Amino acid sequence: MTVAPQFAYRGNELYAEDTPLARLAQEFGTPLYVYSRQALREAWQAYQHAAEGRNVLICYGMKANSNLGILNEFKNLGAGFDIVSGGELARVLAIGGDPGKIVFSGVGKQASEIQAALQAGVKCFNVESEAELQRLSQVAQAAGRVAAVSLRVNPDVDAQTHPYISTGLKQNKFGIAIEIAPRVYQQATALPGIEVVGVDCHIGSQITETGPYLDALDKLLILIATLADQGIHIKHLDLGGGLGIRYSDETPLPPKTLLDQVFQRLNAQGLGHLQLVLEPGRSLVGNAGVLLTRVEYLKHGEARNFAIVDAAMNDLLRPTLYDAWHGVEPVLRRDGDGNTAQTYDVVGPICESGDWLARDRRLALRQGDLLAIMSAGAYGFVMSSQYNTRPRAAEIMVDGARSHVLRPRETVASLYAGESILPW
Ligand SMILES: Cc1ncc(COP(=O)(O)O)c(C=O)c1O
Ligand SMILES: N[C@@H](CCCC[NH3+])C(=O)O
Repeated sequence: MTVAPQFAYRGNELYAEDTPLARLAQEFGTPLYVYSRQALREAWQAYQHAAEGRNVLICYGMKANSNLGILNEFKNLGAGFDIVSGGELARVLAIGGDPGKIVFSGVGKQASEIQAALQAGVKCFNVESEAELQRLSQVAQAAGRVAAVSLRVNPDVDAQTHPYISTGLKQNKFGIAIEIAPRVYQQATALPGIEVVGVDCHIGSQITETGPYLDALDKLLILIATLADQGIHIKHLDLGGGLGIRYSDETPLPPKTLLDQVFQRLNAQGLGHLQLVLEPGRSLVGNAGVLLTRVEYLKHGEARNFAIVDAAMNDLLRPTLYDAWHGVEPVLRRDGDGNTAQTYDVVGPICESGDWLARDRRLALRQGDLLAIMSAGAYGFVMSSQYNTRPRAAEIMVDGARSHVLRPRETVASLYAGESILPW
């Protein structure tokens, strides 16, 4: 059993939907990112089901996977987008996404990025500091435009997740401390070129409990009431992204469970009219992708056994960056061929001891075998690099028995194209 139904064994062979992964590896080479269109749709449907009959806008947190082919699927399903850079804005515009459904988050928005977003007509800027608010006002005024604004409030709640991906604590760089938010909102209403439209927070990622969300919501509801007393009436509440997925044995929180509880609280406060914005990333794409890799060498030692594969930390950074656990499945199971399982560290060819993808896995392996690194659809390719002059992997989308190259493998020559040597 794998964690995603679209990546399942038929006999001893692992498929993506109706497509054998071994065939894709043969056709496109490895390392290779493979996404399932059906898995994207099912993840989306869980949000749609939760939103039914409610005023909810789902803005895909596209930092999780920003390939145009993925964005286009979500656009067609009706998604808006949560962006964090001018680059991400350009991607959404490139696929004809509706700027009126874009929220712009991020602590370090540059003036040029703000200008581009104003020009495009984004729905809202999620402002993360007083200094940013000042800059936004200046840039909007100069452009003769009005910037719709939510303050991203830091509610100081513990998201009970990995410290590196927790964002809603006082010590994190994100957002404006909730204690000073009423004053900053007052300031915002007085600034030219600014229109206050919402309240925003995002407390962290890979969250599997409702508790942290509801703790944050309770604090935001007090803030919204305080703002109303000040004569500031917002139109939308953005609770960010953060819903977790199953990597191994986690029990993910269904979007409906969360939204039922959120709307119960909103209705109880007479705030059922507010639009709810969500910015899910990982939960829409994480289990819709795998990273295919081939075993180059097996190295059996006294202390450890290593399966040296052709994917590396430059392709999938999460294990070494967060100590993250990803499932590793053989693409062809070798049941009963006499090759017994041993415990391996699955490592890449990069010159770093931190270059590992999985540790202590029982696998029956031979040189040349294919492995699928599971749950790699989110924060996989997007966090990849070209370290050691390794071309970045190709990305493929599977739709039933069909497959399409969303991004070809980079060539070595393209990695140094544009570099130059001193002419003297
Ligand atoms: C502001 C903001 N919104 C949305 C997301 C998406 O989060 P996730 O992938 O956990 O759903 C992130 C990343 O954590 C974020 O920083
Ligand atoms: N990149 C992280 C999550 C950070 C989310 C971005 N705010 C991960 O791979 O889990």
